[in-house]
Amino acid sequence: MWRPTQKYVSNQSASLSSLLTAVRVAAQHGPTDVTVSGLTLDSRQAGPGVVFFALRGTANDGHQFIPKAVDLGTAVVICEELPAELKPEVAYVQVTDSAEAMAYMAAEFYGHPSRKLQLVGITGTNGKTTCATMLHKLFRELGYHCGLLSTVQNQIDEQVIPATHTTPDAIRLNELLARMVQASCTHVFMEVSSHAVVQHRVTGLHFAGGVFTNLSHDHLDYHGTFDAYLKAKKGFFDMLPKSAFALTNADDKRGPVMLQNVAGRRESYSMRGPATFRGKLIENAVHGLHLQVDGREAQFRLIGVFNAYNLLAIYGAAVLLGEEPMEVLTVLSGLTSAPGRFEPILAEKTRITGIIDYAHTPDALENVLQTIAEIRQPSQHVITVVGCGGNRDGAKRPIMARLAAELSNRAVLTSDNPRFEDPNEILQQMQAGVPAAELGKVLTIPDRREAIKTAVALAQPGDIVLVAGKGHEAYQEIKGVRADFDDKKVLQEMFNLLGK
Ligand SMILES: CC(=O)N[C@H]1[C@@H](OP(=O)(O)OP(=O)(O)OC[C@H]2O[C@@H](n3ccc(=O)[nH]c3=O)[C@H](O)[C@@H]2O)O[C@H](CO)[C@@H](O)[C@@H]1O[C@H](C)C(=O)N[C@@H](C)C(=O)N[C@H](CCC(=O)O)C(=O)O
Ligand SMILES: Nc1ncnc2c1ncn2[C@@H]1O[C@H](COP(=O)(O)OP(=O)(O)OP(=O)(O)O)[C@@H](O)[C@H]1O
Ligand SMILES: N[C@H](CCC[C@H](N)C(=O)O)C(=O)O
Ligand SMILES: [Mg+2]
Repeated sequence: MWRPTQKYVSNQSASLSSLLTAVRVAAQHGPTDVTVSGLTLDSRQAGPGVVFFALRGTANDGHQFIPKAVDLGTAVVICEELPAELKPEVAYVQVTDSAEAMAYMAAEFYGHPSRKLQLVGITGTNGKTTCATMLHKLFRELGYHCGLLSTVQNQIDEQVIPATHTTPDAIRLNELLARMVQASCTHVFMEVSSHAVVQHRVTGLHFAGGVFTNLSHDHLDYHGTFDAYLKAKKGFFDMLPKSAFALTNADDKRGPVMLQNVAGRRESYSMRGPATFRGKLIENAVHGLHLQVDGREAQFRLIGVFNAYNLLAIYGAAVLLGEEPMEVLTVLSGLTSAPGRFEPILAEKTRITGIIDYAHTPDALENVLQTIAEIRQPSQHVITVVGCGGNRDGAKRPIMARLAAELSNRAVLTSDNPRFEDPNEILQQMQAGVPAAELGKVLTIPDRREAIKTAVALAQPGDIVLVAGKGHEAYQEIKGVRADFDDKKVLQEMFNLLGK
């Protein structure tokens, strides 16, 4: 029996015809006078009053589940291809793209919450969570009610709502935005992943601004080519309205491309040349960054030149939203980063520094290791623990292993969410990237707990142990099952166990 879940059912209802106003309908069969009380993309959540969207996915074609949804009493089916058997009591609406139709209908169903908010989207390979989370913290400190949609978690002010994706699907997304409107939020900061753009998760939303961080190698398993990946990111900037700001990183090779032919106001940030918002590095030290931002000097708690870019993007977005620059800098200088992003843990007895970081792309790993190289003392050795995700872009694997070996004194290659792949095969692909001259530095230990233990055992007093790739994640996903696993807790446990 179908039971309403808080997930997809709102307490409001709407007529099917009103929901279809923004949708190009190719054909429609069955009743037209239908009252809709919920939306779903999963046949298992279909039921009376609910619209079922048949989406073509990567593993399944949602069209095959139409009979299942109808059996559960679904009122409306939105599909690209009509099923052979049409039930007279069900409304079937044929569209060219079910995902696109779902986005427009979800926005309509929830009353276009994005139009009632200052919604800012952040896209790019790395730095989205950092920027979105810190913008949320900044605007809270500035006294606003605001929302956050991020990889780590969603938030309405301080209330935490668990996140399953970096960018939720269009139904969940509009539902969350509607809840934010209800909670009197004025601003919402969200990550816009490339998957989200391609899958129309953000279609139909009204943005007050868009921010681009950077583009480097990731997700080529999904997008196929780097060009397609770039196009996905650019697709977000292309949907920004004239009233929105389009803020890009002028120092990234793809930064200027993002602004080509956009309707939004073109703005940029740079550490190197002319831009709307200019930064200059004064010092990158173990206690934080010292920067000059638009001619004003400020000290920040974040570490690493890559974070100087994140800080400039955050500062720029806040100023473009109308905040006073001096106040923004004052508050920003006191803020910490998102959980699991360059998060230090100190072993008390031996002064070994543990660093938990979410670097899961070659660019991120290189940046983090270079940052460590810049701030460490010559006597401090660096031991890196890293793995690569299963059922994700395999081309990253040899590159990340090479970087770990070349930029550390020792590297321990291990597992990071093998998912449905064989962990040993992932590790072999990683090992293949390690240059012969570096092989002596590298150990391979599939069990992540053992890998962290070994790294801690190898560390001498004062050394640095970087545990990369999982950051805030509190699980290890193996064959569809997520077992508890938290790098931060395991590292602390090993410091204690080994008397460090
Ligand atoms: C590759 C990808 O994006 N996959 C997403 C996609 O799943 P899929 O294409 O595999 O779906 P499918 O299993 O083929 O099913 C097709 C359709 O049939 C439906 N179905 C399926 C079974 C059933 O019994 N009944 C039914 O109706 C499904 O709900 C779906 O609508 O659609 C699903 C429903 O929205 C998503 O949950 C799923 O995210 C998966 C879990 C995922 O891991 N996505 C990752 C790669 C992702 O999206 N990552 C980005 C961030 C990346 C970054 O941060 O850089 C993100 O935004 O999170
Ligand atoms: N601006 C940046 N440039 C390069 N690397 C960065 C930048 N900001 C963060 N990183 C690195 O990338 C890692 C992930 O950062 P963050 O979580 O902010 O990115 P994200 O874009 O949200 O990632 P995801 O795609 O998983 O959502 C960090 O732990 C750090 O190693
Ligand atoms: N948003 C990224 C996170 C990767 C994190 C890493 N720990 C992994 O599992 O590969 C993804 O879904 O590809
Ligand atoms: Mg993220």
